[in-house]
Amino acid sequence: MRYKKVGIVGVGNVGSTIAYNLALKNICDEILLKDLREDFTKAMALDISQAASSVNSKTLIQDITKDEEFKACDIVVITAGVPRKPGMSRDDLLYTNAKIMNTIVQNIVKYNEDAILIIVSNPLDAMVYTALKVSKWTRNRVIGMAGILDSSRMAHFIKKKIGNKKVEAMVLGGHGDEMVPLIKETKVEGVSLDEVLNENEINDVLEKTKNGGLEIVKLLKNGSAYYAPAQGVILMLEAILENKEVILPCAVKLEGEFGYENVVTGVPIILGKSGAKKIIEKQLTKKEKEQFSSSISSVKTLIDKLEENSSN
Ligand SMILES: NC(=O)c1ccc[n+]([C@@H]2O[C@H](COP(=O)([O-])OP(=O)(O)OC[C@H]3O[C@@H](n4cnc5c(N)ncnc54)[C@H](O)[C@@H]3O)[C@@H](O)[C@H]2O)c1
Ligand SMILES: O=C(O)C[C@H](O)C(=O)O
Repeated sequence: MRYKKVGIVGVGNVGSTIAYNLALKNICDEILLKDLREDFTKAMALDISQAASSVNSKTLIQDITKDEEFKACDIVVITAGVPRKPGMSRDDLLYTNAKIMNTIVQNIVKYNEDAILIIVSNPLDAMVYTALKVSKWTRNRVIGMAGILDSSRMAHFIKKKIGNKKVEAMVLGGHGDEMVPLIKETKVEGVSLDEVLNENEINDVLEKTKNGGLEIVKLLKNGSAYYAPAQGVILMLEAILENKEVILPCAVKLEGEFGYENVVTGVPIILGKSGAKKIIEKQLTKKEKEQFSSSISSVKTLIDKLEENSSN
């Protein structure tokens, strides 16, 4: 079996939770951790290594300080950046996190031309766009995590209404206030959501899903969610490391799909060892098409701001 290495840049709440869960899964040989906070990262590497030992995981966890070390990584996850605080939207993080993303991606591509980048930092779709632009890599290898998180939130709020049944939810579009939950594609024990819940109940689920991140930000007061986001990344890492070719909603650049191009948004993709193998063009209803279009416009506004800022 080939030696498999995963890098994580940004070892805060989300990054360290990804590292911990990945180490316990025993599905890669090495995890490299890099953060500006060097002692903290060293502590994380030790603590997670000791947890991995308790389950006899083969995964080695190392803290690193030089980007050169990313040279043999199959995948690099980027969670570095600032999380929002109460009163802020994800979009308020645009310029701060774009600057961080820019530097990190430049430094990775200096030493590694072949990895897959999984982007987590917010505002997510604009950060994927930034990583694509800086790396100049093909879109199948620069993918954002958000749709899995939004879908898992939707599933959670449905379960709160119907109890513990099998729920498969599907949320597309940008990771912002205008995300696009697909009602017909969301199934409870294989049955469409609109056959299980009434309109009022569905509207309540949708509202709570859209505000799922904000609800946690308000409660935490000094950061944002990390267990569910980390789990979203774990599903992507498993799909790539084990070439699962599963369908997951992820943020990728559109090149004509759904009628849009040169914009990043959440769409169902087949995810495997080469990254995003294929985009699945779901049929959207008239209302969903309108919502998707408005979500795309919001992401385009952020991309335009970044382009304008970089030309000044
Ligand atoms: N896509 C999603 O669904 C999703 C979900 C949760 C969080 N997020 C985003 O992920 C990011 C991280 O969230 P968090 O809760 O882990 O925040 P955090 O503050 O706990 O961790 C961020 C880490 O990034 C590090 N960092 C900053 N600049 C760096 C650089 N140049 N190089 C290396 N490390 C650097 C910080 O030192 C810190 O340890 C935020 O932007 C947040 O909004 C996105
Ligand atoms: O809400 C946030 O700012 C973090 C993340 O995007 C989330 O949805 O939990």
